[in-house]
Amino acid sequence: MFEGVLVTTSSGLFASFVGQGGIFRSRDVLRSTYTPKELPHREEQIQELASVLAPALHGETPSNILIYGKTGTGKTAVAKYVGKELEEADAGSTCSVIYLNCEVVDTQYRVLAHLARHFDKDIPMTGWPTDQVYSEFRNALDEKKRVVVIMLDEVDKLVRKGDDVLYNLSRINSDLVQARVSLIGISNDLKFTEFLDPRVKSSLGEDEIIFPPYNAEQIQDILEQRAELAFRPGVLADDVIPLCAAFAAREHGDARRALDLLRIAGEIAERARSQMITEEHVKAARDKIEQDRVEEVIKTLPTQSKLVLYSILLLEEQAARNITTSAVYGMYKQLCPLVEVESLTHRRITDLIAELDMLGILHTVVISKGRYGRTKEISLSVHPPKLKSILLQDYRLKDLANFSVPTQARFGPV
Ligand SMILES: Nc1ncnc2c1ncn2[C@@H]1O[C@H](COP(=O)(O)OP(=O)(O)OP(=O)(O)O)[C@@H](O)[C@H]1O
Repeated sequence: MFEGVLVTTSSGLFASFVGQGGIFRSRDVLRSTYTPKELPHREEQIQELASVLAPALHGETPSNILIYGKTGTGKTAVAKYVGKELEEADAGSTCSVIYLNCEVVDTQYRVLAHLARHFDKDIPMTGWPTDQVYSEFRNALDEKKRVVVIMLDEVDKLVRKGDDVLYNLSRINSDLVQARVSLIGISNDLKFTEFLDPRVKSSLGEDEIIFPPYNAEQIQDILEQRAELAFRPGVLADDVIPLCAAFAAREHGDARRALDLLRIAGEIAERARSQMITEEHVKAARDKIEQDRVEEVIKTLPTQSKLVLYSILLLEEQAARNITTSAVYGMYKQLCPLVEVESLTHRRITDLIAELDMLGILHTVVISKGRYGRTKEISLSVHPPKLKSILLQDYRLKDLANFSVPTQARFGPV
């Protein structure tokens, strides 16, 4: 009896999903973890990187390189592709390529431990003196004659925590007898070298490769190549790929954004049980991505800005007619003591409102009141219940959940 119930429930729950799957052949092909076999419109950068690394095949040390370009311009994909080709071309097994993402492996200790582990050294996650980890790595590396290319993706993340590790790695060759190291730094922050020690800067930037943003046509080619593998034949309406490409090119030529748009449009179409992906699904995907971005921005706002937003939210909940900066300030002043936060001046709150406007979280319109001057009317750009739940996730604001506005304030000047 019990078993019977279980079986019916689970098959019932998933029954509607079983028939699905008419859209995708493989959705993973559209994720950024997938490495494509070909990289259209990056032939020049691939050639450039290959020619810098080629000396490694003869046991010589390639120059260090910095690769720059905005997000989604194919830097990681190209670096991994060229690294793989290099290892495959290396008949004498004298080169190896180690890829590290410095957003994940983000301290000197972790970087060195990760590198040492690559040579089968057993280094604990923490606890050793950094010097000792460095020596283990250097000794393991120098056991034989070889060239090791270390790719440091998002290298700017390391610099923010001090550039000791970059300094040590950039001068490691003078510490080695047999092996040689060459570094590839990858970054979407064009300015990060300004913060580097000048010695590290000149060593790391011996060579530079710039990745320009893709234009709409180039993104279209990239999407077409991926769509062929990702979707079943005939499920894409004609205007879907051009529209995804146009949206992504308008941002800054970000191929990742374009692939995300296409994948999410596919998922929306699938959930709606549509047989095809249409322009409407792409627009809905764009809105969803934008909504997710805004949510992420709200979560990371400082408490003061969150209080300003909460004040506007409460005013909207009371159906206040014109929400002005003064009304927001009045509400904000009431909220500050409840969460034990010092209140800022009216002027600062005006600035915070302008910042939130720029981030697209709220919208302000300047209204002329004739001889009474001008005033700013504020409205939220985010669905209020959603905004409320995001704001209340912040433990500092959770006491506001039970706060209701005193009656006299409701009819005060707005
Ligand atoms: N020329 C290309 N051909 C095919 N796919 C590409 C191309 N360029 C980028 N992509 C794809 O776009 C996505 C983002 O690329 P990649 O991760 O290489 O960007 P990035 O420049 O390293 O970005 P970030 O700076 O944000 O790390 C990946 O899924 C990648 O496969």
